[in-house]
Amino acid sequence: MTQAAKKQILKTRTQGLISSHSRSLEAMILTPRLEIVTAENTKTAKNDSLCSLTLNSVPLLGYLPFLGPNLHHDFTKLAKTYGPIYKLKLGSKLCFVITSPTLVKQVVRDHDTIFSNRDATVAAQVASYGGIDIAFGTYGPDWRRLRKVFVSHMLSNANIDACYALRKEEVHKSLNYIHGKAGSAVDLGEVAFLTSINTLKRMIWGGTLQEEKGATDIGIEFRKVVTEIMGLLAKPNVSDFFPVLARFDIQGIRRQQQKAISVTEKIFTSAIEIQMSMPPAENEGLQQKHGRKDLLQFLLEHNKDSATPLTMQELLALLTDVMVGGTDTTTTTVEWVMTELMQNPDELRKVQEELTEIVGLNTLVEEFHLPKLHYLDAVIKETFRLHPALPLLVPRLPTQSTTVGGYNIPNGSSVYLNIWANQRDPSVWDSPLEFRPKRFLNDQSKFDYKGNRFEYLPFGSGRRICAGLPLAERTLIYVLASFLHSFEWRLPYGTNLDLSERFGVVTRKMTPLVAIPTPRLSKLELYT
Ligand code: HEM
Repeated sequence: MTQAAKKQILKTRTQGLISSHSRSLEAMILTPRLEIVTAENTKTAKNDSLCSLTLNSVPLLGYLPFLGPNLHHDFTKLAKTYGPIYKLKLGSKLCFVITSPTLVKQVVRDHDTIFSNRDATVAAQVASYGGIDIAFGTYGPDWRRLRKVFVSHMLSNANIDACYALRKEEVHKSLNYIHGKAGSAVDLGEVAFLTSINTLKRMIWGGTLQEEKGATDIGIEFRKVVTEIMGLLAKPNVSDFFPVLARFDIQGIRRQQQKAISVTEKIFTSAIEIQMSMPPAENEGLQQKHGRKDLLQFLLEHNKDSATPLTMQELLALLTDVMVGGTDTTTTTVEWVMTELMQNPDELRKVQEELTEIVGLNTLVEEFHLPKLHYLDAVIKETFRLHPALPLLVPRLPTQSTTVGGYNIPNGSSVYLNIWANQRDPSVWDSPLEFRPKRFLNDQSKFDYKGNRFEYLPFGSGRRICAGLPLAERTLIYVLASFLHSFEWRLPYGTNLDLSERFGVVTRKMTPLVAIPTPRLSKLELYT
């Protein structure tokens, strides 16, 4: 790549760090008419002096008016001035932002139990059926039970292995679809979403709600509603910043979220009802035919045998977590990997050379090839470093006042862990804004996704680490390897790659990645 092209990439990335919103934010910090909030009762545990990390803010609104749409950019910029831990008021809510890997470790490892609660917004409360799911549930026996049931079945190696045939079928369908579009523009996020939702759908109720039973393909409808649910989860809501106003639902976010959730609920309820009304013999026949149980079959059988069966609401909340939480994250990451590769043609060439060598051009990628794809693995890790799907993870809520980095974090405040900043920190990473997969190649075991390296946490860490990690890891590399092995990709004539982000619960690309595929394999029948 030329020096000029490299410079352009760096410039685009740096623009992400210094947005126009950050500039107005800077101006606001310096504006003298702002009221300065004096440090309240926050004292350093070490020397008992008042800490100096409360930011200037506007009465009542706190720091709210100064934050731009990309919260992680603003938080990173503030950390440069106020240090690795600072607090700010957003409305009436006290928030702490933690940026250094050492302090992140204190939260997710040293005080993991205390910080194992979530701060569920109004939109999250609705999406999680009142906080009874895995993602927003209060840490305790009910949450543990739900997470255990889910992880022990859905994410056991045996089940993930048994579901390979499903993943394969869905990936092949996507390759066939892309092949049909050869030479014309394809929205890669959309294809990745459909692959991911169809695979998940079949893992959950594939054996019971088949197409021949009259169910229509829910993929497209689902993407629309997932986008809506995620959008509402990310939308700043007066009700969250001023809980006393929550009952008025001034922006209508609660109402809109209820409407969106009613769409997914209808789909889930129908699947549950079909499964519950199925005669036992038919049910068993399906299990034998597929050589495994669907998640729904498993959950309903679990309910029959368990002293503490899951309620209908818990079932719905769990399905929402999986179908909503599992799809947008995977899709966004596929889009970012493809974007980075198209931006860095040398890296794309290396990935494709590896695929040609390991898989060959006379056959399709199989899961047994995946552990040998070291370069692609490094590319995915590097993409996660620069573009973690959840740059601030999911905010935590301490159950008791606790000291972190010498500062007291009071019970009930929101705690943001800025992993986006840590993963771009120049004191940790060499040339952090450059896309350099090689940094992950030398010692592959050094950086995994298990949350033990606190400078690199794309799936979080501790008790609340991503519950879908093993499945996400397998799906992601399989989908990417297949897309990159089967096709050459280029941008439509006259278009430029856009690397800007749109912050949300899942931070997506600002503009969808659209690219033109050309078949790469030797035989046409491989695509059919
Ligand atoms: C590229 C794919 C994915 C990424 C990057 C990702 C990332 C994350 C992150 C960062 C968290 C928060 C962790 C923390 O706070 O420490 C999380 C939580 C969660 N994820 Fe994922 N995720 C992905 C895919 C999935 C999939 C496929 C599923 C389900 C099948 C899933 C289900 C969940 C659930 C249920 C939680 C909440 C866990 C809890 O609070 O205990 N995720 N994910």
